Amino acid sequence: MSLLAHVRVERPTFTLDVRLHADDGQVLGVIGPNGAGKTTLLRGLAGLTPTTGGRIELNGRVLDGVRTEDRRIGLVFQDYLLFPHLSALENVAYGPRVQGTPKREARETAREWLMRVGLEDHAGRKPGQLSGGQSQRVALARALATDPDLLLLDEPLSALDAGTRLRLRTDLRTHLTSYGGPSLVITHDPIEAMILADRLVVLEDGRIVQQGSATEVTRRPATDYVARLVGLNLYRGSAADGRVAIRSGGEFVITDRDLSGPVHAAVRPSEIAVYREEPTHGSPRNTWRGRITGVEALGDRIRIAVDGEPPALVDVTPDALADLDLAAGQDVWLTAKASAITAYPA
Ligand SMILES: Nc1ncnc2c1ncn2[C@@H]1O[C@H](COP(=O)(O)OP(=O)(O)OP(=O)(O)O)[C@@H](O)[C@H]1O
Repeated sequence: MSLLAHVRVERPTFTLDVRLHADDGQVLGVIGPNGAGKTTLLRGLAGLTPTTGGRIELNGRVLDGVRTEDRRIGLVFQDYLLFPHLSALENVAYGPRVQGTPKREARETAREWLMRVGLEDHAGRKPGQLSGGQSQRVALARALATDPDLLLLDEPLSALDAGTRLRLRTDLRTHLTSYGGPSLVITHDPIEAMILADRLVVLEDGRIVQQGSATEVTRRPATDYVARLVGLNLYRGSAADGRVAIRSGGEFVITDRDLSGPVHAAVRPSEIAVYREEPTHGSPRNTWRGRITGVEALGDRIRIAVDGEPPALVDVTPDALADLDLAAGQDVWLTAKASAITAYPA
């Protein structure tokens, strides 16, 4: 059971031409710059935007020409699109009702889904009486209640404030994993994509420029855009007591003291500072030594590769490069704030 799609959408000024494959239980994270065609791809798959070529196959069924409501696809949009006049329960029951499920049974299914997303106490509330995070969970429950063969999510967390987004991100990952079918998630945030997705698909100008696991894409970015976006330092390790012991050597102090067990830790190259001398300051920082192995221009900044425990990519401005007189072979000190390290269960 899987999604096998070639989606083509031709517009006067833009052409999307994408081939995708996703197995059951697999989460694809679709990332790319503004206007790359991410939403067009999702809308094409859903039948909301007419495709002008290609072929979409879902579990062996050809979807081309099939109406959106008959595609067995669950949709979650950025702004949720809940019916304002219906309660949370009725919103979730709506899908099964449209599919012909009797009212009682549809409400039963809806209640079950609200329970799974932790909102059984909010069943009677209208969307206007729900927070952003609660609305997001209702929207997810509504999509899942139809037992879809494919789940499509367009920036599902982007309307939330930072704190809520952080909490819901892990929940969403759990729901996507237990859902069982293939899913596609559009996001602007590479860290979010890495947390939510098993495989990243990078779209640029209507085409896939790269796809692979987070580690593959991070290690060998195919374009400048990918390098900037996902040029993340990504480490595997084990967390306990507010620290991550990195598998390949080294340790990070992190802000999340409750995290424990196998984790990934991600740090943006721009969040690491480089010094020639050992820095001395009191704030909760991670400081470690390394040796520069490479210096590379990347658009308007310079990316430095440093070998150490752990190794790291560091972005500096051309001015900083000149001021510090940095070059391959030099020994340097690196620092990163605990808050700059995103650690999440592996
Ligand atoms: N309804 C439309 N009619 C004509 N052109 C459109 C329409 N919707 C989008 N486009 C164009 O198609 C291209 C792809 O847009 P799309 O919204 O799919 O990109 P995106 O990757 O989702 O961007 P963003 O990250 O900004 O949401 C853009 O050039 C956009 O201007």
